[in-house]
Amino acid sequence: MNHSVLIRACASQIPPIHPIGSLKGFGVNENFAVEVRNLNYSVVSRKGTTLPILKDCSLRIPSGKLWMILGPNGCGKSTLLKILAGLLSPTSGEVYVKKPKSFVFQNPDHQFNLNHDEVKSRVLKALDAVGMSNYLERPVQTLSGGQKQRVAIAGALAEACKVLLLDELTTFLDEDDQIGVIKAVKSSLDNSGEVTALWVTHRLEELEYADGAVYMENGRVVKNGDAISILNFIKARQASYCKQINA
Ligand SMILES: Nc1ncnc2c1ncn2[C@@H]1O[C@H](COP(=O)(O)OP(=O)(O)OP(=O)(O)O)[C@@H](O)[C@H]1O
Repeated sequence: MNHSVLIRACASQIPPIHPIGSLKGFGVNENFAVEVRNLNYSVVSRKGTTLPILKDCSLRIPSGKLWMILGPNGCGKSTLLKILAGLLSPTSGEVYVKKPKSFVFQNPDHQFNLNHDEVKSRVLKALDAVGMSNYLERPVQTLSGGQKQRVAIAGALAEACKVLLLDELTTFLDEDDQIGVIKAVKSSLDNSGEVTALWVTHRLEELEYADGAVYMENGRVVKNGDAISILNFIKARQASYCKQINA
C-alpha cells in the first residue's frame, strides 16, 4: 500500500527534536509542563503609545493534562499561547515550557509548508493515535477541516513533543469535526501519559473534555483550576453580569 500522501503531509511539519527544557535557574516544579510568572506583554502603537496586552499573568499547568485557556474575545488568549510557543517575546516576566513543544495553528493549512518524507513509523503511530490511519492514501486537500486538524496534531505528536499548544483549532469546524478533534487530543494525551496540551478556545462547551482551565479577562489571568471549578466560576460570573444589566 502506498502510504506516502498523508505521511508526507504529517512529516512535513516535523522540526528537529530538542532536548527536554532545563529547569535549572527557573526553579520550576517538574510536575508542571508550563509555568509563567508575572508575565507582561505590551505593544507600541503607531502613535508611540504603549498598549498593555497581557498584565502580570502567573499560572502553572500540570504535566500530562488537557488544559484550556478560556475568556472573552480579545482577552489575550492567543497572545499568551504565542508567547508560550516562543513566537512572541514577553515584555517582562518569566516563562517556562517543557521542551520539545509544538504549536498547531487555527488554520491547519498554515501547518503544511515543508517537505520531508522521513520518520515514517512515528508518523504512522501518531496518525493512528488521532484516528486517521484509514486515510493514508488521501491527499491533504481532500480532507475535512477537522481531519486536517487531526493530521496537524499527529505531526506534533510524531515530533514526540511534550507540550502541544493548540490555538482555537475548532473555530472553523462543524460540530462533528469539533468533537472529533477534541477527542483525538484527549485520547492521545491519555495514551501517552506525558504530553500536556494547552487548548485556546472561546467555546465553553469544550471545557467538559478538559482536566482544567485558565480563565482570562482583559489581559489578566482571573482563575486557574480544575474544569469543574472553572465552569462554576464562569457560570457565576455570567449570572452576576446578567443580574447587573437587568437591574
Ligand atoms: N500587535 C498588536 N497590536 C495591537 N493590538 C494587539 C496586537 N496583538 C494583540 N492585540 C490586541 O490584544 C488583545 C488580545 O488579543 P488576542 O488575540 O490575544 O486575544 P484573544 O483572547 O485570543 O481573542 P479572540 O478570542 O478574539 O481570538 C486584543 O484586543 C488585540 O486586538
